[in-house]
Amino acid sequence: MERSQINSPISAIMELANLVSVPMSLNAVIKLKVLDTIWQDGSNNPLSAAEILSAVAVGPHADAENLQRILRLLTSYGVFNEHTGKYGSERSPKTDENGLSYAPYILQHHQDAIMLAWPLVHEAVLDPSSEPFVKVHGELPYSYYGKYPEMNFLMQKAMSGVSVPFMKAFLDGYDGFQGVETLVDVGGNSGDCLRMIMTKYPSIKKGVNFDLPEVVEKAPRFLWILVSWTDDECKQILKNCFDALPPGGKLILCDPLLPDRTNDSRSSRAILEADVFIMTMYRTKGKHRTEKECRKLGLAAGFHNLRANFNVDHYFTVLEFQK
Ligand SMILES: C[S@@+](CC[C@H](N)C(=O)[O-])C[C@H]1O[C@@H](n2cnc3c(N)ncnc32)[C@H](O)[C@@H]1O
Repeated sequence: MERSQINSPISAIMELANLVSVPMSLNAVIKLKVLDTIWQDGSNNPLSAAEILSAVAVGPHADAENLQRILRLLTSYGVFNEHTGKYGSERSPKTDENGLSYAPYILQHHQDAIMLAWPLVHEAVLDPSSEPFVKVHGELPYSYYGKYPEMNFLMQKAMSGVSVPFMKAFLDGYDGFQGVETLVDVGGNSGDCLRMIMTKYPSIKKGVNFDLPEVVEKAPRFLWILVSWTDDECKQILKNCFDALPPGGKLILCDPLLPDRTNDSRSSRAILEADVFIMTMYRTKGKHRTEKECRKLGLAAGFHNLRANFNVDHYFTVLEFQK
């Protein structure tokens, strides 16, 4: 076996020590429009680093060797595949016909305002009374984004890029909106999910996108939301929903749920990573929860009936509470 293929404990720790290179390289290829270039004809067309650079016309000083270093790293994570010096990718940069993609989510999570809070993760342990993001910026992310139109816009693009493909898959297999006449999307952001649901279910006569004023204002005209709030705040949100619902009304919660036991699968890691992100940026005591913990919060708000648990993809789980 080649030395480079040996997974020793030392290489494992060295991998972790430099892991930050991976998301930052992903960020770089998005900024350099590498995937869009490989897919410019609508299909996967592998190119060398030099060909990519000449196609994106980045100027005379761009360095193909350095781009290749980045592409090699991401190839080792399966983002690209390499054959005789050309890099391709099976992943189209766009996830739907309207040009949505996961790229804004990646850019959103690595913008300067977010990156500045990362060195303070340990302070969320030492003093959870203030979020690392708040220590750096003096306020929580949602009010901070609200002041900067470009951040607000990126947040909306990021949410739509992740939520729309999920919602498409969800609506294919879920019929819980049948007969619903009024639907409130709490934290509905761009309104894309609400629009998709209402398009599929014309019986819904009234749809309300309940979000912050600066978000709704920019929305082009469910709930992936509990993660950003503490247990007490979640109880209050759920209680408000419970009080607003008529008997028999439903609360449909779409959240990434923590596995009961820690494991090293990609889906578990994705959720555990996002959990630390929430702790650092949104709320030190906001968190991803297990199904049991969500059930408990629902019970505390008065929902005695957890009707179903739908596993639509490996990231989001849908819990349906009924009043
Ligand atoms: C993680 S995003 C979920 C977006 C959307 N549900 C989706 O799946 O695309 C959380 C949303 O909660 C909204 N939000 C934050 N604080 C809020 C508040 N106090 N009242 C209403 N919405 C709020 C944010 O603006 C954001 O759009």
